[in-house]
Amino acid sequence: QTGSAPNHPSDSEDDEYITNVSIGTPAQVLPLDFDTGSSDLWVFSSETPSSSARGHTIYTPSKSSTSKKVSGASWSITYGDNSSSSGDVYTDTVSIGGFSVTGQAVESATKVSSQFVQDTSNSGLVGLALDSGNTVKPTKQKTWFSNASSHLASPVFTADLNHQADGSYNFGFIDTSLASGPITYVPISTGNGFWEFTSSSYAIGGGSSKKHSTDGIADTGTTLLLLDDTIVDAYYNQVQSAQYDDSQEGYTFDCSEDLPSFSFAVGSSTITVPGSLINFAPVDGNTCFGGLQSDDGIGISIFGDVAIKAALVVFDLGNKRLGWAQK
Ligand SMILES: Cc1c(C=O)c(-c2nnc3c4c(C[n+]5cc6c(C)n(C)c(C)c6c(Cl)n5)n(C)c(C)c4cnn23)c(C)n1C
Repeated sequence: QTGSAPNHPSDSEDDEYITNVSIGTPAQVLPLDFDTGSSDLWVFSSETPSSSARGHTIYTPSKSSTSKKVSGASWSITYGDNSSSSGDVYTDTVSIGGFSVTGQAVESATKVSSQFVQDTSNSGLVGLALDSGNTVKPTKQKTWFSNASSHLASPVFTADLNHQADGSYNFGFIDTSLASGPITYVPISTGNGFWEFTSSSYAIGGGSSKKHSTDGIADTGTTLLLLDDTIVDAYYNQVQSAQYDDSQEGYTFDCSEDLPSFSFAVGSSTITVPGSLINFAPVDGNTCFGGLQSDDGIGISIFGDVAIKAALVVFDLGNKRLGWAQK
C-alpha cells in the first residue's frame, strides 16, 4: 500500500507548504502544514475560540462517527519562531493521499498563538518527525507516518517541494523520476527526535569545498536554510550589496544581485541550492531578504524549505537514514 498527496506553497514567498488531509467520518478536509521538524498532528477545531478560528477550516469531532476523546490527555507545543498551541486529544481516521490510518491521535487546539491565528493558510500541522518528540501527556502518541509505516509497502516517505509550484508527499514508495541525480543516504541520529544528520563540508558558488561539520535536521516546517554564522557570513561576503539588517533580523541585499549557489555535503555527494532560491523575498523597493540565514547558535542547523526545494528528500524510518537527491 502507498499514498501520494500533492502540496503547494501557501503564498508568493513559499513561506510554507500545504497539503489537504481528510479527518473523520464523513471526511472533514483540512489544509495542513506537513512538518518533519515536529511530532504532533494538531488542528484548529470546534474547541478553538471562534475569534482565533476565524478564516480557518476546523475539525468538529462531534460530527465524526469515528472520533473518540482520549480522556485525560493534553498537549502543548512551542515552535522555533516562538509560536505555540495547546489543547486536548481525540482519535479518528486520518487519510492522506488515499492512505487511511484509523485511531490516529488528532490533537484539538483549545489555544493558538497569534502567528497561527494570522496564518489562515493552514488549519494545523502534521508532525512527521520521530514519535519521541510528541508532546501529548500522560501518554505520548504516534505520528501519522509511524502508524502508517507498518502497513505501507515500505517504511519511507519523500518530500518534493517546489518554488511557486505544486509538489508531493509520497508514502511507501520512492518516485526517483522526481530527481535528476542519484539518492545519497546518510544515517540519522535519533536522540533528539528529529531527522538529524551531519554534513561535512560546504561550498559557495563555484568555490572550493570548505570542511565544516554541520549537525542539522531536514525540516519541511521551517521556511529557510538556517546554518552556523561562519557559513552564513562567508556566503554573504560573496554578495557585494549584502548587509545584516537588524530590523529584518537577517541579511538583505539588492534584489538585482546574481546570488551564488550554496552546496552542502551529503555523504560523499553534494546538494546544490541555486542562488535563485536564496534570493528569497523582497522586503521593500529593491531590497531582498536571503533564504540562507543564521541558526542563531541554537545548537542545531535547520535544512528548511529553501534547501529541500533543491532536492528530493527521502525519510527512511526502516533504515533510520535520510536520502538526498538533486532535482
Ligand atoms: C529556529 C527557527 C525556526 C524553526 O523552525 C523558524 C521557523 N521558520 N519557519 C517557521 C514556521 C512556519 C513556516 N512559516 C514561516 C513564515 C514566515 C517567515 N512568514 C513571513 C510567514 C507568513 C510564514 C508562515 Cl505562514 N509560515 N510555520 C507555519 C511555523 C509554525 C513555524 C515555526 N518556526 N519557523 C524560525 C523563524 N526560527 C528562528
